[in-house]
Amino acid sequence: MELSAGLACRGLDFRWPGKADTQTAVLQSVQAIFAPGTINLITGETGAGKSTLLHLLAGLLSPTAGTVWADGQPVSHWPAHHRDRWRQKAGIVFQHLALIPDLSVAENLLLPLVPRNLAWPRMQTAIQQALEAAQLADLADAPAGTLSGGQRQRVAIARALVAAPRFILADEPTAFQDDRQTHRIAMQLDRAARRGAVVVVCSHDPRLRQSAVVGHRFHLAAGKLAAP
Ligand SMILES: Nc1ncnc2c1ncn2[C@@H]1O[C@H](COP(=O)(O)OP(=O)(O)OP(=O)(O)O)[C@@H](O)[C@H]1O
Repeated sequence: MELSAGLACRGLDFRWPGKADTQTAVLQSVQAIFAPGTINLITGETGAGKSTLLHLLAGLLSPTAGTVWADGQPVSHWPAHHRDRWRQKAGIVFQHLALIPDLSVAENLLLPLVPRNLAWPRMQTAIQQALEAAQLADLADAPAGTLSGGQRQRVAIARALVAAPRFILADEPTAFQDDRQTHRIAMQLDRAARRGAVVVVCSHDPRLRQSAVVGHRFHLAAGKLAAP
């Protein structure tokens, strides 16, 4: 299970602090392997624990028991500051988007590039390409907080992809999108997987469930992750 490449979890339990009994365990003995070059879709009813699992995979929460492995490293056992550094390899689309509303769209996209120490022209090229892929080039200078919900969600996706991260973790990335934009986002994720990224998406969206780009499907129910 300790994959030398990709993301994996073994025996993952999670319960929120203060909710000690097993009845309230959000995740129980979750086992999964998410290999490089694949799109992995996790479905589950509202409240099933999809966002919690994504936060555990991102190292933003610590499991009550079990381990998250990333490229063979037990990242969930690392201290928080090591996990923070590791997370620079991840592009995360949060359900609540977490954009900085007063910064422009382009400035939001600049943020994940800064730690990479790239030359300024390379950063500008990466931002321009991400804006075009998200059909946001006309809005580059607009404050992110002034955009529509669907536009802001596409900024969050562009920000997650702009630095070509090794791991892409996306929570309901198409919730506010029409069919055409949903298809474009599926294609963006597919391109990322084809360059070798590990992609994990949590979603209720039937359009993604039916998408041919999804390689592996999982369903989360009663704390257990299984093939649907
Ligand atoms: N900060 C928190 N403190 C305590 N309990 C929480 C917290 N966040 C979520 N929960 C609980 O954890 C459980 C799983 O929530 P989670 O958000 O992971 O589900 P989800 O499958 O992503 O739901 P949705 O599809 O509605 O986004 C729920 O019972 C929720 O009430």
